[in-house]
Amino acid sequence: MSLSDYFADFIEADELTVWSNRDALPGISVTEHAPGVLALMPGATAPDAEATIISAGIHGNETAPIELLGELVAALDAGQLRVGAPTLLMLGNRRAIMAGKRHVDTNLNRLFRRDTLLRDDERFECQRARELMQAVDQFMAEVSGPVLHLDMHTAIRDSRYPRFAVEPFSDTPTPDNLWRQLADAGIQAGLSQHQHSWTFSHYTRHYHGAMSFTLELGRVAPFGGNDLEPLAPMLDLLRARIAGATVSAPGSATLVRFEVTDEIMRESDDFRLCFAEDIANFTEFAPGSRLAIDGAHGEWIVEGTPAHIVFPNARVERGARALLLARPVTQALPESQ
Ligand SMILES: O=C(O)CCC(=O)N[C@@H](CCC(=O)O)C(=O)O
Ligand SMILES: [Zn+2]
Repeated sequence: MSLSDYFADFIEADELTVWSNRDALPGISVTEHAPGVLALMPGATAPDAEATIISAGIHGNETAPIELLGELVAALDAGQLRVGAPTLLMLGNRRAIMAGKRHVDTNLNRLFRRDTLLRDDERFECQRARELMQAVDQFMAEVSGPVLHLDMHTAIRDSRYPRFAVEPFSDTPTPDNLWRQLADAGIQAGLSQHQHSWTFSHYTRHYHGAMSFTLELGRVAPFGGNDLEPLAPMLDLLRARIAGATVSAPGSATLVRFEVTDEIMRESDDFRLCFAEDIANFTEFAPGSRLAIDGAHGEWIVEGTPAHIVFPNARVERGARALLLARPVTQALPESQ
């Protein structure tokens, strides 16, 4: 069976297919670490090769990243792309992808934590989060050196920056060089989280010290409805990482940096956002603007400096994040001598 058939079956077939073809790619060991998760381990790695985790479909209706992963495995099957670095290819939420929905029982991308909180929870996404965490743990035990995790998503709404990276909260900042590589790959903005968020990219960064990002690659669309053209530079980056090729010195592209300042949670059933449904991510609101009203909390008003809103969603579960507030990162002025 080819890699393409395996991943197609994972999201289309009634029964799960178990991977059994260790020799699918010449000279590469291909192992299933969980359903929908294949580790590609080259016998010999290029001198500067670094491992990469590429995940898609953590939210079932975000199809462009799944199509990108499809492009990669088709190129691998055809011998047009050779594996030169350890690579973990992951498809996330099988049932939600089949249903064309963000999730089935609950949001998978809030469940990547090791404490006991969700250990016995039998909801579909809780079980899947445990499988994905174990698969990552196994991969990380097999590789050495720096690891990059790109968890690919698409956003519910338009954005002033259609392609942006979310940097999980961490004490170790992302090196400038990596931000520049993302800019070269077409990422237009970077948003740094201000606290732990238990997303998949946070898991690999927090527990494994990987350089990890949630990538928002445009807007949600059904299979076949995505314009992959603006994602060509991202596909080039993914191909280079898999090949173990040295990613060329960053060019002149830059991205705009934002940091999260606040998070608005839905505290009660009586919750609403006070702006248009279709407003774009990163839209700016002046101090004094009313952003949300919650039956339990009351009003949220912008205070101090303007706030840029990201990921507004009034329909999240009670206790979940309904909105992020961000501000541009201002460069520190050089100290006067
Ligand atoms: O467009 C939206 O409102 C959600 C898009 C999405 O799924 N975003 C991720 C971001 C994860 C992070 O904060 O790193 C999510 O909400 O899980
Ligand atoms: Zn998503």
